[in-house]
Amino acid sequence: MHFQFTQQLRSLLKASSFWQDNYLLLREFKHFRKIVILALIFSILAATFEGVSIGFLLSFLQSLTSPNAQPVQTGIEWFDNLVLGANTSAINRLYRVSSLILLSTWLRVAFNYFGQVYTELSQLHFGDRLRKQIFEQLQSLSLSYFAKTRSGELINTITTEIERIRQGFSGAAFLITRGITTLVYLISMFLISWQLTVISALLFTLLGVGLSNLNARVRESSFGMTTANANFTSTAIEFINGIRTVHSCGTQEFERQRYYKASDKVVSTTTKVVFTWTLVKPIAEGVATTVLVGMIILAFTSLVSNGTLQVASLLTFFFVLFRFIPFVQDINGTRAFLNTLHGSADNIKNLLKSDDKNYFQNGTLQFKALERAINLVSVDFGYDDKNLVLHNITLTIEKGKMTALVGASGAGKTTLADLIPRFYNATEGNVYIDELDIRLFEINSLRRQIAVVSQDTFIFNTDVWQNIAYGTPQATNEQIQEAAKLANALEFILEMPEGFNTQLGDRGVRLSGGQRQRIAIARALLRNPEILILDEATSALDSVSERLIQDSLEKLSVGRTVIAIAHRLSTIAKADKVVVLEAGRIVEQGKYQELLGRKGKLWEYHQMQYYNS
Ligand SMILES: Nc1ncnc2c1ncn2[C@@H]1O[C@H](COP(=O)(O)OP(=O)(O)OP(=O)(O)O)[C@@H](O)[C@H]1O
Repeated sequence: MHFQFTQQLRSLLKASSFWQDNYLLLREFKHFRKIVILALIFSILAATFEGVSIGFLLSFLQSLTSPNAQPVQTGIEWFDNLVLGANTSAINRLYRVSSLILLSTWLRVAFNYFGQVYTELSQLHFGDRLRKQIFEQLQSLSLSYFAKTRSGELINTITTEIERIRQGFSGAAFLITRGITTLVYLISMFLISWQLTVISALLFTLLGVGLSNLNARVRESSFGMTTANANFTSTAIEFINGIRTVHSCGTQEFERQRYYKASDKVVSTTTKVVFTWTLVKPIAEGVATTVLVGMIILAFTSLVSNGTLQVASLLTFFFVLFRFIPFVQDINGTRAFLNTLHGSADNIKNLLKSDDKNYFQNGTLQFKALERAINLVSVDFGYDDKNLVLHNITLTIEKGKMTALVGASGAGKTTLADLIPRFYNATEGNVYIDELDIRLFEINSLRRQIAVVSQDTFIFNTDVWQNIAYGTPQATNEQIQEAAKLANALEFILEMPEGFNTQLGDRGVRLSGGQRQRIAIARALLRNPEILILDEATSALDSVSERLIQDSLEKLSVGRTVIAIAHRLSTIAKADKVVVLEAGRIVEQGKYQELLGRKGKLWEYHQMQYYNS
């Protein structure tokens, strides 16, 4: 029976459009439903005791105003006799009812406290779950998503928008508890005077309907506010990340205008929202007070004067109504606030929804070791549907050999290399590892055997130990030191104030380009990968750094399958195969000397680099 009811409730809930629209957010509740249930139970108890103390209040006022009148009774005989002392003296009843009011008030306060605590906890867990859900989403998306999305917008979603939705949860919980208390008040008022209650309820419902239009406007304007926030965060992050470029290009004024404009837009869109949503509460207050005054006059002129209502009942009724009015205002104000959150909710839902995104499809085959070769067969690739960056690439990368990729900037060398750790999938054609489609492999087992030493190696804001051991957490300090030594990094690490314990700052700002690259080489050495992708730095290093890096790269390459992207031809003269790319197509491949002999593209590059002609 209970099971059936829950099932029905569940299917009813699932069919509702609110559930469907907000499923991506609401599904998170299942992870902390016990806390939500406790919050609800305590809030209901607090509301109930609010009603109970009001019931006693009527008895209390009557004992004060008309001690000789028939005492207020519940109709439950044992309760009226034992608890309210119906047959005892007026003063005795007053003591009893005072004690009961105090007891129910303290209980209400205690339940209120726990209700609030559990509501806060629910809110906290809701934010936590959403943050983690977004992390899972970001990690499972294909890298192409990040090529299209501004990082500032994502950061805005994870921080600002989640925070707003978290507050929204509080608002919703507040709405529920206020709703329950309102119901208890309505029942109490109904018991005192149903006529006055019906009139009040009608008037307040009319008020709610009247405010709906305003709430719809709040909702509409919230979308603009969310877009402005996302744009501002992106602008701020780009400015901070690009601060060196801003200074060196002297574009402070340009950046100031961009930043100010984004910030002004936040102000103007939020102002629009503020003007509408703050209007709701004062309107509600004004109307409610008018209702109250009207009711008092009505009650005195009709109900009390003709004896339908006692003065004590009227006083209690208005006491309840007085407490009730701020609740109605709160409910309307919170409804308006919740409407300001539609933009934020949409923003999070858009990030979490799956039907418009490409996900990384993992394989199951464990990659153990490369036996023969990696083959690219008729591979086309484009970052978007319109423009292909690689055209019809057919290439064999043999085990244990060095394959060098050469070509002008933008020819597609890095893009081609990125297909090997499967950062991207080929748009057409296939990549095979020992004749098996690369998509069959469990990606981490494959990537564990590949190290990429690139131009933009990321240095984390931790110490040198952790930066070198990134991806190899089991490495011992001796192994890390040995890797640093082989990478020619030991000397400069030991010269830093705290040696291996030095914190490297955001994105490794405390390191020079050459030093950063040697940390990356040490990291790769420690991972001891079978396949190595070297993306040579385009920025010129001084000759000492260059020699040190070249030396450490040579040590790193011994006995591995190497794919080297080279700008300086001197670094690839020893390659087993040189592949020349032009505008995404292979125009030549073969041994270095062989290609020179053909006097083709490589020969042209060779002439340009060595003879500058
Ligand atoms: N994430 C990306 N999104 C869209 N287009 C990209 C992306 N990365 C590179 N491209 C484009 O793909 C083309 C090839 O770029 P790629 O970085 O592979 O060239 P490259 O030969 O390695 O150049 P360089 O020698 O300058 O590093 C370029 O036209 C570039 O604009």
